[in-house]
Amino acid sequence: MSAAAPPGRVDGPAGDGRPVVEAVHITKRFGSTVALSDAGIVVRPGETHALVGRNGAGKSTLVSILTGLQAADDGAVAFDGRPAPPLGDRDAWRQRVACVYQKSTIIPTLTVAENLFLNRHARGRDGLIRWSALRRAAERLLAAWSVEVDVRQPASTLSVEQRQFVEIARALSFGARFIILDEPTAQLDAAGINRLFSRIRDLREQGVTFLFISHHLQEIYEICDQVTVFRDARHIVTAPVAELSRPALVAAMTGEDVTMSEAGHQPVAPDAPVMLSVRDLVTSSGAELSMTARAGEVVGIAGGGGSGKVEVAEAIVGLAPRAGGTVAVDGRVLRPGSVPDALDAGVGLVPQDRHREGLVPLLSIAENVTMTVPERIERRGLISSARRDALARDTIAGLAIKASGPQVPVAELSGGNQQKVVMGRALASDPKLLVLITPTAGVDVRSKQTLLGVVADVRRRGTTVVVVSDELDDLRICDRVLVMFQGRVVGEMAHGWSDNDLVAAMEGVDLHRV
Ligand SMILES: Nc1ncnc2c1ncn2[C@@H]1O[C@H](COP(=O)(O)OP(=O)(O)OP(=O)(O)O)[C@@H](O)[C@H]1O
Repeated sequence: MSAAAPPGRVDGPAGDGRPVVEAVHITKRFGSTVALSDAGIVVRPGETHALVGRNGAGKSTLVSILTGLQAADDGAVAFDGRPAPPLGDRDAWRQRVACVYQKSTIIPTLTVAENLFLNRHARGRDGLIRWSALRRAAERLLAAWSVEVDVRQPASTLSVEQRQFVEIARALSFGARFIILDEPTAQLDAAGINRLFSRIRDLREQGVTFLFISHHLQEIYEICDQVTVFRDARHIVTAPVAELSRPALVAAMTGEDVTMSEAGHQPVAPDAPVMLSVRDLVTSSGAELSMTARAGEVVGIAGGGGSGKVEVAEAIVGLAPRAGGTVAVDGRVLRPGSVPDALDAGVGLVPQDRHREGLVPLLSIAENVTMTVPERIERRGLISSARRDALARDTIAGLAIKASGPQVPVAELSGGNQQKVVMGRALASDPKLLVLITPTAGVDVRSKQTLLGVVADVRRRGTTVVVVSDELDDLRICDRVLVMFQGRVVGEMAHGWSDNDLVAAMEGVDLHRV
């Protein structure tokens, strides 16, 4: 293990293969923010190497430098012992490295085949694109990497899992044998994660090297052999996964010991008034839900991919249309498909996709946090920027958002810190009902505690909270959890459930019936 090893002398496993990539003494500043400070990483051939760190530690910045999207202010990157190509030579970069991001880089309106051969279409002597040759080449490429996808289908119809496999195959077709996976499991269910991991293992056998970024530490123990930890822009440690215990890994990430505690769970008062009432709700995809929740109650809606949990939640808050049913908050019936009506009725919302429904990236933290509460920042009919900044400063402090101040554009924040801004905005209206859809996706272990701590605070003030997730830590804080499977609620579990029982129920298995 190399605690705080100086970059350039980061220990790797014994072996004489030149590093697939070696980044040394990397420093990168954005204005006054130091995103990377004399940091580095060495990844050796055939490894699956984890890169972990808290939100804002510098992981994405390193990825952008390793993939040639940004230049470091200082330091050097080498592939296979040779200096990295000039930034403008995109083809040369593509032959060395690719990153599969959480957000797709595939063009949805083009077919899979067109995406695979974008700008390198086979053309005949007449200069026209040879569509059948293109399709055959795409089929050969996917078959070579065992990706079972119809190349004629529009990319928009791919599942997240298929899209990732197609992007990996595309990277390999450029010749890259080093692939960065940036939170690849964030949108996959348990079965999808298993398939991805077995694909990673297969490709590793075939000589592909991976850099794997994830906030799910158990995944790192399952699939990675080396781990590098960044904290506050610096390289902290690189070690074989087997030699770093989970507490030691968390300590390296946070600089302190963190344990998820759920001590002091206070059950909701049985006579508390009903705050949310959902009757015979049917979503456009046919998922169904009836439920009530009391003031101060925290109710989980759990389920794997395809369970309908996100659809029902989106239908409750108006993000998605309903095919039937009624939703009432504190006795007020909500207009179907209307988010503004839900907000007006006292709903605070953390949507699943912060990129699409959550934030306006070019606006500041202050503007985003106060967007839905103009009345709280008005003074004599005018927006008071002092009030706005004060509210945003409270949010930054309360949620420990890593930013230099309320004026920082949200686009400049790391992913986990953007998620905290979304939470801050949901809380700004002092909601009666808080609906959190996969609230800790992409959030580090310490920030998770902060976000889930918020739930404990607001419930004490009488806010009803609905937590929609398949993350056990998110669900542990709930008074009860409704488990959905294939569009129906198949069970309800009281606080204190066992992990095995909940996971089995989410997979549609009733352990007690076997
Ligand atoms: N374009 C930018 N302009 C200004 N600051 C930036 C920019 N990109 C990143 N930063 C800052 O650099 C620091 C490192 O951010 P980075 O996105 O690399 O973190 P991360 O480890 O990937 O975090 P997360 O796990 O939340 O995605 C953060 O403080 C972030 O606010």
